[in-house]
Amino acid sequence: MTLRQLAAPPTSTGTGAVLSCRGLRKSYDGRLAVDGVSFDIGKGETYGLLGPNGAGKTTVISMVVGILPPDAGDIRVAGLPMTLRALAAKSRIGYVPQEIAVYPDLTGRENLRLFARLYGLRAAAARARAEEVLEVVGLSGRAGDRAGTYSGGMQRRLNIGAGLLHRPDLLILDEPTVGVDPQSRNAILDDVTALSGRGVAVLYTTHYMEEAHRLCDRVGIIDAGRLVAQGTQRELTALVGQCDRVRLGATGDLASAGEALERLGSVRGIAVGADGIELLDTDARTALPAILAAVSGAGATVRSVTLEEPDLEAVFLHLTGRSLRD
Ligand SMILES: Nc1ncnc2c1ncn2[C@@H]1O[C@H](COP(=O)(O)OP(=O)(O)OP(=O)(O)O)[C@@H](O)[C@H]1O
Repeated sequence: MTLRQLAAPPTSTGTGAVLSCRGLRKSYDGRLAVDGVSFDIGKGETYGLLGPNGAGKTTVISMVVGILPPDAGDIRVAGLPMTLRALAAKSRIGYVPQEIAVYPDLTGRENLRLFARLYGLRAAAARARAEEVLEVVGLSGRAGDRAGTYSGGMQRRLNIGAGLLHRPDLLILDEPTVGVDPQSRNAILDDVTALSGRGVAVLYTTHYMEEAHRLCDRVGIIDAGRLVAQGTQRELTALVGQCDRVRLGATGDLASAGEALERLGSVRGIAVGADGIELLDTDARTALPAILAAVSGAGATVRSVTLEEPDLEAVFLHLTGRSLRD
């Protein structure tokens, strides 16, 4: 499959998709933040929007959940058109924003009961549903404690629980692990996997390649407002083609070393970091002596060399010429 095929808008009409987005476009003060984004998510499918800070992920989500009107494009949730007043479409979505939104003075249980009542459940149903959701997000043991005493990760899980109370078809999580401890992060990723196993469609944004790798059936790579490619991870890594991925642990003048490497004919992408350089090369084994000579000739010292299989990070580097972590 070619890059053009992968990056082109999906050809299906979105029939049967839980979420269908076509040609989304949005500018802020004349600056284009989202530029022609199209994708579908099916039942039980986890779709990751992977891109660096400022790529446009939150803007896409704000349009999908109906709090920001697109300048152009069409959004359907379970076939229902999304607009600012589309209550039926919105009722199918569970949205977990980047900012934690729980009441710190209420217990976890009280928070969920309150949100369930706000979703329109009767008191008895709200109580029962709160207990089910506490179980799903693994907070039953702390349900009687004030949310303000929870760790950041537990508050985030409570927030995810609040998004599940009305049994949505589509769960949208905007960078849910930012600022979360590793244990809670793992628990959140497990929660998402379990929910998708129950048939919930998930839209997950992240700038962490490992999360997209672990969770997502399909990934859309977003950069500067454009979906530069989308597909399964296998389809995306195939875009890197026959390139080898080389990590050089190095010290010294890495910027000059990067410039020297760019001049080598076999190098296809390069990212200079604080403690080394990552590059894609059409034939690293043959080119390695030239690579090492270019780096040391530019005043840097190579401490380690690793050859690895291309991953989503390498795909981003290949498509944009930059590192996801820039
Ligand atoms: N309300 C706003 N007014 C003006 N510009 C905005 C606004 N919101 C976002 N932007 C700009 O639009 C672009 C996309 O931002 P967006 O928040 O959607 O990206 P993101 O991928 O979610 O990044 P982050 O992970 O940092 O939130 C950025 O250049 C950002 O500065």
